[in-house]
Amino acid sequence: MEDMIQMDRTMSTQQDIKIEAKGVQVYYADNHAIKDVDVNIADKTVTAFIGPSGCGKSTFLRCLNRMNDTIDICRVEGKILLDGEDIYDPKVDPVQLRAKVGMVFQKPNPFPKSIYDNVAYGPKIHGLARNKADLDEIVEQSLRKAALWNEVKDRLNAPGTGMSGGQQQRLCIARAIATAPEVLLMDEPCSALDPIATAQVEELIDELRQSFSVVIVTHSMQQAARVSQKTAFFHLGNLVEFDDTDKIFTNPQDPRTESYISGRIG
Ligand SMILES: Nc1ncnc2c1ncn2[C@@H]1O[C@H](COP(=O)(O)OP(=O)(O)OP(=O)(O)O)[C@@H](O)[C@H]1O
Repeated sequence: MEDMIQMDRTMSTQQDIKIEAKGVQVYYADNHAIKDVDVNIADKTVTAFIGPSGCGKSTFLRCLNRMNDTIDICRVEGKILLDGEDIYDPKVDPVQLRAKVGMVFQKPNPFPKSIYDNVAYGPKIHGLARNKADLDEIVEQSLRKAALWNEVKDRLNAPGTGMSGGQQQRLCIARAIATAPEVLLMDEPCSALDPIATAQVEELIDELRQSFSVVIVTHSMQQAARVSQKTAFFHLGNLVEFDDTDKIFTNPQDPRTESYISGRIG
């Protein structure tokens, strides 16, 4: 009986893992930026990456959808599996991968196109809509999920760049959602936003985790505590501690984590 319970636990844990990283090393030329990182990112969960400036949070995040491929001097070693498949396998097309593992950046970066076209672009290039009605539906649903539909439904042809910073960031989230991703990576998505827009995006992150696995890099420990269920603390390229967010903030096991969360380093 005990064995069956144990097996059941193991199976459900395995099913919940969306991304498995094993022995990941990242170098920028001679700079060893990520040192032998192992981590499992759960599905339908918000995972926060925290740590002092330069510790490698963004670098590791960018490994998860091969954004580092775009940096010439960057070399990634080790294994990163998405649903058990190696995303660095030569057979994997990074453009297809980035539709599955979407990304939202620090500074809102809408295309210089209409609100509609910003969201429709991804589904069009990935052939996700059979006709205009399909595309309209994807655009509407993505804007709804990004909590932006009511604000923009009467001006879908207006330029995306003409909106407030918070609206532009939600538009970028809608654009990322539109390709039906399974994982959403967010690199300090609120750092250019005011407190009201930040609260809206944080609320949205909580809703998005019903559908996706969300990984967020944040400088704000309060934000990590508010939005995430799991937290990874990085320091000098090492993943020092990874645990339930509550535990990291109330009872960290490593003295470096303790120093960081109490404001002594960073
Ligand atoms: N494009 C790049 N080219 C060369 N080195 C880089 C590049 N991006 C990051 N690095 C280096 O990699 C290390 C980790 O940087 P990274 O930006 O990942 O840290 P971070 O924890 O996200 O920092 P921050 O909180 O300041 O954004 C640093 O030493 C940094 O200088």
